[in-house]
Amino acid sequence: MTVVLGLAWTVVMIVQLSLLSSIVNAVFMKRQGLSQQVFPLSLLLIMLVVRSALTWLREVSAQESALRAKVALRNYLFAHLMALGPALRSNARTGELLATLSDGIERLDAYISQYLPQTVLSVCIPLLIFIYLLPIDWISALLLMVTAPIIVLMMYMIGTYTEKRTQKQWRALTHMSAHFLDSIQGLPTLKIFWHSEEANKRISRISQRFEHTTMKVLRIAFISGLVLEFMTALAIALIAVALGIRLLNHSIPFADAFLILLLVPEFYRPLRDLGAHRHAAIEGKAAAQRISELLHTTVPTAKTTFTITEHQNKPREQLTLELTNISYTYPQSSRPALHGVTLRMEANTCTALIGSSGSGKSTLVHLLLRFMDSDGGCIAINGIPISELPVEMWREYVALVPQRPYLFDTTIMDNIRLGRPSASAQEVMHAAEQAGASEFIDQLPDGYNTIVGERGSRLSAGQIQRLAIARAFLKDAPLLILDEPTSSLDPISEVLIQQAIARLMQQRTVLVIAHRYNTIKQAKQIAVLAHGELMECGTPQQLLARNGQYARLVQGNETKEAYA
Ligand SMILES: Nc1ncnc2c1ncn2[C@@H]1O[C@H](COP(=O)(O)OP(=O)(O)OP(=O)(O)O)[C@@H](O)[C@H]1O
Repeated sequence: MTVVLGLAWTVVMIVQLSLLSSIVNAVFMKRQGLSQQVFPLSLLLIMLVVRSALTWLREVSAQESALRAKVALRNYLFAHLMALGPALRSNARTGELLATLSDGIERLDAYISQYLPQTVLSVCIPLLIFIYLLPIDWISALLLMVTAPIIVLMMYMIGTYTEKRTQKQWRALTHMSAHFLDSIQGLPTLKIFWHSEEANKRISRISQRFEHTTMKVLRIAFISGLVLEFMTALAIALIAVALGIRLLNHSIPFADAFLILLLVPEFYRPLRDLGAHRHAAIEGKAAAQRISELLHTTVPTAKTTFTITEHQNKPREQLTLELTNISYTYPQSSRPALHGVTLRMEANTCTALIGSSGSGKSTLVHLLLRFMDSDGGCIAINGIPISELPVEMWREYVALVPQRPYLFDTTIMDNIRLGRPSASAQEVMHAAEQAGASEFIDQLPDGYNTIVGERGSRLSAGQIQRLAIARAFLKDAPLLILDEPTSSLDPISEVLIQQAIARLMQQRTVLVIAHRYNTIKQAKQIAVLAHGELMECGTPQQLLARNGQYARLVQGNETKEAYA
């Protein structure tokens, strides 16, 4: 649309300049009175109005299409990041992603709304003018065609040089954003360890690097603008001199020469505009490259062959979970995080998963949540491999209470409702009651409408935990995955949470990453992971009698502290 409007604008401009040259010729050369030029003058006026309207329409259309493209891209990119889940964390910093999602997509604006249509117009408009001029004066047309490629070649060379520097500038900007976010999030740690001064110095170093690369890019942009202006001025002067000589020799009529002089700057204008947009466009391209990299990161799951009719016995209430020979290696890793894990969890029983740090507990949970698919083996519920169920459908059957629940900066009501977005206020309140959270919520001045702050900063760790349990109550899923908090809570919170969890566990198949001895010994079975392998599995009594790793963990002094 922008290109079509641009071409229409060019046709109107050619008509307008032809009218102008014929009026000037009639009035000044043929000495005709203005009264004889009423019709061409009115036409000229109409063309002026039409040209202004087309300019306005072109701008609006370019902005609108850029806006639509940006909204679509932002939604698409966000959906892709959601699908990538934890797989993304290993190769991207949050601040960098934030810069790409906000600033990066904004930078695409100039690229989409200005540069892309301008590249088409900078070929079509000069070509139109050339075709129009050729029958009028082939010498000027030829001169235009010789000078234009030289200007294009210069632009290309400068552009290639600038592009590398702009890529560097974009990387410096995203690095700076990532560092700012990291420092702001770690502000209390920096303060406590008296490292805020060192952090200031680092930020200032990174800012200076960004300033340095930006100045370099701006310098090149300024010089390239200057060279382009000079080259086009030179080309126009060359054609003007050639016209002047021929006018003196009377080898070209004044009207034609005047029209050519008016049209020549218009011939070069699209190229100059292209040069002017090029700097912004290169910035947009640098951002586009990172966006494209993100979009090309393969989503590590979502292979689904399921259709509802295929599995009429799809899981409902009772879930028996069976892991057979599960293995998983992270893309950037050479060592498997899980290897040959086989585990059966009977319906409505609790399995405690234990193991030292790095043994593969979270990886197992991520596989169960289908943030990624296992490299080998099978996870099945009631005999159906979960890889055959649509991901979203499978997640309907799972509730998660993580070790550090994430609360969004919105009301308590909305945060709990995340468990089931369609739930009524009464259902949310009932879930909060079951989670032992209603008492503290009722004491807050705004009750369920209290805004919790970023990550729940206005609530205590115990209160956050209870809201996460309320979410799980509201979801009421048959499979519950629970990662016990390791940080110690005050005794009252501890008791309340233990009671709420005990209620939540009833009538569900539960997998708990357990850190407390109390939880472990109450589980129906215990699975011990070490270095990604399932070392032993059985009831607490069986494992104690076996006198293996679990028995050593319980009896050993270190572990008594850990599980106290
Ligand atoms: N995104 C990742 N990319 C590469 N390797 C990873 C990634 N996440 C985890 N790992 C590796 O996989 C192994 C298992 O990690 P996992 O997080 O599952 O252990 P964990 O038992 O949950 O540890 P913790 O109790 O400390 O949370 C570790 O060696 C870890 O370094």
